[in-house]
Amino acid sequence: MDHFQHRNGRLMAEDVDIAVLADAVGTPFYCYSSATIERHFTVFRDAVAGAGNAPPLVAYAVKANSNQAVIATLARIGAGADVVSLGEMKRALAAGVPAARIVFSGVGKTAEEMEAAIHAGVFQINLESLPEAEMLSAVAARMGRTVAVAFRVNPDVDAGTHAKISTGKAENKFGIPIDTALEAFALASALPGIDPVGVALHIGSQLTDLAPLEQAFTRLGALIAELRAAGFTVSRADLGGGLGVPYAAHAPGPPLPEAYGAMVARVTAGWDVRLTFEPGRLIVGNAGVLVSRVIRVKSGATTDFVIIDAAMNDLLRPSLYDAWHDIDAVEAKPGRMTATVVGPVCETGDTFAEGRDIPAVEAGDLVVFRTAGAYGAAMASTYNSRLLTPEVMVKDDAWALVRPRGTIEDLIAQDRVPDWAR
Ligand SMILES: Cc1ncc(COP(=O)(O)O)c(C=O)c1O
Repeated sequence: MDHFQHRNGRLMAEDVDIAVLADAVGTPFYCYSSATIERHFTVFRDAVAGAGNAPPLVAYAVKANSNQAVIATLARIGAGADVVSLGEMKRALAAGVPAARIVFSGVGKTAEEMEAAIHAGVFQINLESLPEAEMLSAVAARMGRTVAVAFRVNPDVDAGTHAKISTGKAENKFGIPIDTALEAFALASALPGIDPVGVALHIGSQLTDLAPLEQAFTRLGALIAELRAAGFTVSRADLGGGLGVPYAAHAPGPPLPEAYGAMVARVTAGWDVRLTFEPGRLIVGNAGVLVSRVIRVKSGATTDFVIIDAAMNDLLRPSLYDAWHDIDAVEAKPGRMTATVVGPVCETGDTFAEGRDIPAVEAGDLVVFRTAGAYGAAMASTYNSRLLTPEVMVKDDAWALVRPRGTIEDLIAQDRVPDWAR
């Protein structure tokens, strides 16, 4: 359930008319609903509340949507943050997430990032290799500090999602092979500055089936037992994120958070650990739409093209993963058409939908891509010297421009031209 619904033929974001926003802000732009963000966080937190030996840490994966207003909305209602770079950590702290609720993940943390995370006092750093454990130990010892760490294990489970966002197969770069975890704990326990307190995993994103998750969690449970039998203390387990969201209204959606929570409670019963979760897409996916205006409709030799003012630089998912986003008209009119919906960028890959049945539109009409709140603005670029997509957030009948459109002059001024290039 989201808060972008037609009322009297006009698409509303909560109580704000999207056509009015488009006139005020210009297109394209992202529009987020704070009510949807809060609802999804609350639903997820409630769904997993009973699992583990203490209230779980729900650490929002900032990568999904790193706008300060989004993070602050979540921080205000108790969310933690899962961050994968110094930039994301600074964003989370600036938005009001306490360091004690921040998990620092990522396969390529630098010494600078480690030092900053330790300095901030994060809840946990998730390690993904033995060399990384050694580097963190050296950094922490030099600072005279000890930091809690979890080893992210690679359980070699096929998450059944798109290959580019599948992270739990043995051949993927993520985590340590699960059968080397005992060795990793032994090494980490002997090193100064790091305190191995737990295990972690994350097998992929946009998962539409609970079975691979259950299989991975079951392997993690066996590992916890094995580690304890070898004399190690395991007090935490981080189950990652990955639960999918519905992208197409006409197709059955992925399992709901309630089903996920019930599975987690069943599989983790008896683990006697505090759990962490790192949901990203689930929290913000359906909380955002990308609003765009039709520039013109053009008849090609084999298909009609609807050329809109949003492009692959604004929403990369269709180009990168052949991802589906439902397309809707902002002002409902009668009639439908079959069209290929494209942006102005000079690549054939700048295609949002091929031969899609969409509401009939003409030049000047507004369209939205639904379920664009996650990995939309966060993956935007200035390719073709297009400006970064502005972002708007609504709350009831109020709205705010939470990231203004820059200017091309600012973009030009960021570059430096040495004398010898003139
Ligand atoms: C380590 C880690 N945690 C959490 C997430 C968030 O995933 P999702 O947005 O699928 O919930 C990701 C991205 O897939 C990730 O790499």
